[in-house]
Amino acid sequence: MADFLDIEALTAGYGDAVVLNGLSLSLRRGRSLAVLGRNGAGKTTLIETVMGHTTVFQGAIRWQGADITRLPPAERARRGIGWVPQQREVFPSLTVHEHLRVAARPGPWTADAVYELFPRLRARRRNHGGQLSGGEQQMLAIGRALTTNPTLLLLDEPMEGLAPILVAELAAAIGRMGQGGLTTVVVEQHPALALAMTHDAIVLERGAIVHAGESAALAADGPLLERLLGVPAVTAPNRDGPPSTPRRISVP
Ligand SMILES: Nc1ncnc2c1ncn2[C@@H]1O[C@H](COP(=O)(O)OP(=O)(O)OP(=O)(O)O)[C@@H](O)[C@H]1O
Repeated sequence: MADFLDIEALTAGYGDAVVLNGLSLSLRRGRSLAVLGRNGAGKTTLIETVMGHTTVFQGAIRWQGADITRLPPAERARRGIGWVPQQREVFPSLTVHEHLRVAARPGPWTADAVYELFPRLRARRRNHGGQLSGGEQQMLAIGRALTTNPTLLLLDEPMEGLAPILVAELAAAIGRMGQGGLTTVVVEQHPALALAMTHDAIVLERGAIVHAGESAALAADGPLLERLLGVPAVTAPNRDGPPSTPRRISVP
């Protein structure tokens, strides 16, 4: 047990359907985790279960020592678990700045800190959500989650559908969030990207963990990646740990 986030023999799904099958996982504070797996493996279901949006049939979720298995999503959020869903859920009629105030809680992640992380958002602060590009909406969704000052942030396919330049920008930002002390869990379709920005990785298959280890080791093992995910070897990540980032940018 890590006493941060502990998932114990969890069986969960939607309605009567079981998706996660006796899954156990311990997350350590300050260690970012990539959740990999083929389509339908249960990646999204895992983070939706941590947030309380699925049916839990068996097992338990402990957060900082407390059993949160039956707590409603809002209470989990209040206790410091942040979530950026795949759908982004940016409000078309609120401005960027309003998004960063609407759910804000005290802590280092103020609107200004978010603007420092995502300068594009500062330039767009008076624009409405509906006027933003897909990449800007994603940055805003992450920024809004950060302003709740979570201890753990769950990101569901944050790079999906973004142009390569924005993917690089977001990956660097997620790396900086980790350096600022936030623990992140990133669900990602592209192993190279996910492994380069995280400390540890798990691979899911049919709702169970079939591999767990350090991201760098998995990234360096082409045959294993091929077997687990059906992808050829990926570019090895930075050996010094999760992504190197420009030092001039400060984080809270
Ligand atoms: N709301 C839902 N109701 C019923 N079944 C669902 C629901 N969402 C997902 N599922 C099913 O749960 C299984 C796992 O889906 P999940 O979205 O967790 O996979 P994933 O690994 O995130 O895949 P992808 O990479 O395609 O998003 C799939 O069989 C899917 O059809």
